[in-house]
Amino acid sequence: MKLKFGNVEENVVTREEFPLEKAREVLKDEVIAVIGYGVQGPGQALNLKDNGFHVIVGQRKNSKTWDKAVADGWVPGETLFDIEEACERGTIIQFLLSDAGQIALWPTVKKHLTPGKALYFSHGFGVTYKDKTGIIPPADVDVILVAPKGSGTSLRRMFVEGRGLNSSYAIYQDATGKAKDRVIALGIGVGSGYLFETDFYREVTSDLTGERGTLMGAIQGIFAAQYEVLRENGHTPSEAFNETVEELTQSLMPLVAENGMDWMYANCSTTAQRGALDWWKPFRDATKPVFEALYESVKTGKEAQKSIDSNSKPDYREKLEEELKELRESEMWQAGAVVRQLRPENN
Ligand SMILES: NC(=O)C1=CN([C@@H]2O[C@H](COP(=O)(O)OP(=O)(O)OC[C@H]3O[C@@H](n4cnc5c(N)ncnc54)[C@H](O)[C@@H]3O)[C@@H](O)[C@H]2O)C=CC1
Ligand SMILES: CC(=O)[C@](C)(O)C(=O)O
Ligand SMILES: [Mg+2]
Ligand SMILES: [Mg+2]
Repeated sequence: MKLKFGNVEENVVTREEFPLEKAREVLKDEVIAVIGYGVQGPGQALNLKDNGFHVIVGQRKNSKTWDKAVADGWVPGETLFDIEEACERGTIIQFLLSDAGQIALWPTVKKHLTPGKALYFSHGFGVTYKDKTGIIPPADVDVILVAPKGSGTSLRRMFVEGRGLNSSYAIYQDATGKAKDRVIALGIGVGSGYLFETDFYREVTSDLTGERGTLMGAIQGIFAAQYEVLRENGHTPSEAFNETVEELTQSLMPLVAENGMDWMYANCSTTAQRGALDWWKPFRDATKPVFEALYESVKTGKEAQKSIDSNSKPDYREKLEEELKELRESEMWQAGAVVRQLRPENN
């Protein structure tokens, strides 16, 4: 249906207009092969299975993620196969290896993309940057995308709670005339709250920006900046962490999620409201040049290349873990670990 967001009309799909029963009917003859069992793989595969779809998982044998799949109830030789066999059996191949991992496995997947099958992504990365990834799908298959706007871990947790994460959807190629029905049915099947329309280019450029920006990169940056200023001015780690992170995640962000920023402000003191209304524009003005540089780096493909170069190295996980360890061991997040333990629900 069409909905107005501000003054812009967009196409969205809700569970009311495309109920689960309809999704099951659309996909009743499909075998959905989820390739990759990292973060999105488990969330999407388990939600699809619980929603009654015919799902199999393809993963490297003798790997931690193969063991994780077995622990989650996937049965070797029945619903769990090596990547090649899962691709052969699947009529819809959900390519949920890491974006760098997709490059190495593309020749294997491509071999089994026979006419009429569907190739499904949760990120527009592989196809948009095909000159870097080599991922050029054959013309006689559907190429579709459902990108959950959140972690696969949250996708699963919210599904189990009866909620849903929103997802974007896109059609890159409709070889069968069924691509729209397939992509919407899969979007509902993996547990999306509602689906909004995009295309592969807009999905990947917005997603690469968001994860480097307010969702992950920029938020760590402003947390660190404020924490350091408070500590340099004599505030204790506990006070600095509470004033920078804990109050935001525990009290204020839930209010924003519930009813918007103005409502969160209105539920704070008038002293805080005055201050926040005076200061948000200077922060916007100071950071907008950084966001413009970020988007330029995304748009020119530099961010994609950096990701491919680093995450294709054999020791990419160890390198990422080293940097995550540095974050975890910083004073701010060490203070956070203690504060979390002090939460009433953890005592
Ligand atoms: N992490 C998330 O929650 C989200 C991920 N996405 C997209 O979903 C897709 C999957 O993402 P994640 O689950 O985070 O992937 P991931 O980084 O967890 O990797 C998934 C699996 O790929 C395997 N893998 C990596 N390199 C490989 C290689 N060279 N050969 C064989 N297997 C390899 C890993 O062992 C892992 O089991 C990506 O396109 C990602 O951009 C989209 C939305 C959110
Ligand atoms: C969780 C999500 O949406 C991200 C940040 O885009 C990702 O994990 O790639
Ligand atoms: Mg994302
Ligand atoms: Mg992403």
